[in-house]
Amino acid sequence: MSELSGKVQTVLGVMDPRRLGRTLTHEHLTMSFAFCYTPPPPGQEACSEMPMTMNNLYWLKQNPYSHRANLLLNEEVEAVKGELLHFKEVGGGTIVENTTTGICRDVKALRRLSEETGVHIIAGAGFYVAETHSSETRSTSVEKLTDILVNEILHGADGTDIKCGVIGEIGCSWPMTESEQKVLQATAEAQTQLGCPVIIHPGRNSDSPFHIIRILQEAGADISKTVMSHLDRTILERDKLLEFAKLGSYLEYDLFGMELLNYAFCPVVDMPCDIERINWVRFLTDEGYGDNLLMAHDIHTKNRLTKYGGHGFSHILTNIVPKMKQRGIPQSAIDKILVENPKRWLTFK
Ligand SMILES: CCC(=O)NCCS(=O)(=O)O
Repeated sequence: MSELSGKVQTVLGVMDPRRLGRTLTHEHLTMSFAFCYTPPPPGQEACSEMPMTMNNLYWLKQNPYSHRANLLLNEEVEAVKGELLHFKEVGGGTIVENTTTGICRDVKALRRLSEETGVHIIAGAGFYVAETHSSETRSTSVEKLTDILVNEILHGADGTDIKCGVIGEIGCSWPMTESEQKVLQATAEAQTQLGCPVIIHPGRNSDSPFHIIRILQEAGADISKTVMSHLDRTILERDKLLEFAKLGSYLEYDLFGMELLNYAFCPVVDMPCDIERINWVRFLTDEGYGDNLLMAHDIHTKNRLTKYGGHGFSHILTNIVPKMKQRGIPQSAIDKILVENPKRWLTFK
């Protein structure tokens, strides 16, 4: 049992889990997604450099990864601060900040944001997808990777004394790389030592979440303290989703607010709209998985901030929750998703 047992760990220190309140379990407050730049559709090349003005907002919404400046959320810390103050005003309590090594984690900015807004922020330990792994990370042993993860939780991340409170989002591609597999094995080992929460970014294939859970299980992980993110773009068949749900992880619908005609990273996938996400949440609730569900926006580009005409960090509380109620999802089920399940997940064993 670790010294953190029964507690949660925010960027300001150890805390009683009852103070978390309504929690978004998968967000980014400052990060860079520059490595994911995707050229615009043919004939629209000039759009990738255009200013982010009113006339261009719809194009940005449809092509978020084809505009270089849009990928630099780390340039908007002041705008994010305003959003967090609003999130608190509308009843928000905590944000789990999933930025890991490889996409410009900035734990000092997270601590400042928490101090200045009163929103509890929990930082993520570990590594994003292999494309962002350094050559050093790729050649590091599972044992050494485990030490890095444990150190980020017990002592602090990126040379600071600011400690992470979850492992993840741990990035996995499809097919998975050797380096990603080692990070997953290290995640399982660190989780065994610390009893900490884990959150995973699966590859863009419906077999990826199953493959990840198998690797984690074989390495001794506690699947009941593990979140599978981005199910909205990953498993789009009911039977397969139920098969996955049986494995016992948390099931996260975390792309609320993202409505796209063309999903550039995986064009065969039709990205669901928010109403469809609500229907998936309702389906899983009706099937008995209400204790496993989590919801978030996974904001990772500028255009999703209200400063750029986006939905912002308060979208779920302000717009989605009322719609869920209108569609017959009871308040008790919503409280589980936004309060009880995050609290159980984030509390160290
Ligand atoms: C770093 C943010 C992130 O990974 N978001 C997920 C995007 S997607 O894979 O669902 O397109």
